[in-house]
Amino acid sequence: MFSSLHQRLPGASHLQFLRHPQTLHSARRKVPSIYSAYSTVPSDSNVVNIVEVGPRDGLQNEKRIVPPDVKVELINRLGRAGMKIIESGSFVSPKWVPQHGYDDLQPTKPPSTQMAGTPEVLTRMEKLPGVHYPVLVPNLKGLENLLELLSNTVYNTLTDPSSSKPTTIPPTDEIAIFTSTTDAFSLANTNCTVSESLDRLAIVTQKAREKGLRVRGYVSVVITCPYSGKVDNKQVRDVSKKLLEMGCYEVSLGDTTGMGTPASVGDMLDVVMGAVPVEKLAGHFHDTFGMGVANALQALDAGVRTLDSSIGGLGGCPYSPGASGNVATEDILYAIQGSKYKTNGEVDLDEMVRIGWWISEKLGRENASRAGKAIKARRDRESREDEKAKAKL
Ligand SMILES: CC(C)(COP(=O)([O-])OP(=O)([O-])OC[C@H]1O[C@@H](n2cnc3c(N)ncnc32)[C@H](O)[C@@H]1OP(=O)([O-])[O-])[C@@H](O)C(=O)NCCC(=O)NCCSC(=O)C[C@@](C)(O)CC(=O)[O-]
Repeated sequence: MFSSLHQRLPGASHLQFLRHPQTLHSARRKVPSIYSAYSTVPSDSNVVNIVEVGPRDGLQNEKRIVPPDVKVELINRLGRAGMKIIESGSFVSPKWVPQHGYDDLQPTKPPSTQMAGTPEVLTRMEKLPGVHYPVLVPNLKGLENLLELLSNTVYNTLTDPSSSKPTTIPPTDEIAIFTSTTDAFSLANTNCTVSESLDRLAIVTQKAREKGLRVRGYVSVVITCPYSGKVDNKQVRDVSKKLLEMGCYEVSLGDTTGMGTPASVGDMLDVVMGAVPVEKLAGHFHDTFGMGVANALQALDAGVRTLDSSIGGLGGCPYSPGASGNVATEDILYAIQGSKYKTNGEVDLDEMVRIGWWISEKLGRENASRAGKAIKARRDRESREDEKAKAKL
């Protein structure tokens, strides 16, 4: 697949770009069924798990504070549209997710940070049966803050439509920890080297698991680091292996800068899969160079069955200057419809398109989903034609 793309672009010009941030079948609505979105999908299955990262990765880099009301509505709508795993926020240090120091709407208020409202969001959002709401946790302090919230939260009780017993659902049952392949990125993102971060995360993972939480691991900059250039695939392999050994159930491979191509992603996966079962891997592609969907398809072709994506293509890491958002969920859904793949549970693409437009408008940003734009344009055209037809009657 994509063999014609086996040509590499010179890294130096990419890095230049990244150092200058300025250059920068419709489905039925249904009640989600109780089932585990966490079951490992075998690589010979055609089922694809999609992890919606919009409310976390998507919003963490927004310049204006997104009010908890909007985040709650976003998460609720994504769940109702059929998303089974929705990353809902993070327990990182407020000092490290810069809010860029201003809020146009309330300039006199001291700067806050985008993810500071996560506890409020977790307690207020809908917890749908069969839907999981992981949160990002960087260290023990973040885990302790989450555990305190969990111990103080009166879980909402929803009734499983397929059972006569009420189901009590905690706000979350999973954390995501994160490290990277290079010391330069790790220092910028978490103030420690890769090896130091792995030592810290092993303790966080152990404690989280003792408390009954599942732990997912992220490895950032699996293709190119914005600070130290092309990444050695063996480093991706070794860090992924360590995350699994410490107890992560899955490792999500982050092309943080979005500079990967199907060729480089394929090469990287070949090396990582030499030491790590492909069932334990997920693909997390940013769309800076428009390669997100192609890279995701390449990962599926290699046997990966979990993809991270973000509604409306929202997102970006504060420590990856110049990189754009994640590949849009609508684009991934559009790409796999009619293919041999299907999503883990039905997702309402039309509704996802509406959500993508709604959140983009709320944030005052361009909708980055190509499928989202095209589907809306078609819908608008059709409704204009309907209006004209009605007017003629
Ligand atoms: C890891 C640290 C905390 C180290 O940061 P540090 O400064 O070394 O931490 P520290 O332990 O020295 O603490 C400094 C201060 O922060 C507080 N603090 C410390 N920890 C917490 C916490 N959890 N929650 C709340 N407060 C915290 C701590 O209490 C102290 O407060 P003070 O005494 O000065 O008042 C910091 O670097 C950090 O939070 N980094 C996260 C940055 C971030 O959110 N990046 C984006 C997410 S990663 C990403 O987007 C990539 C990914 C996952 O999507 C995949 C991909 O695309 O590549």
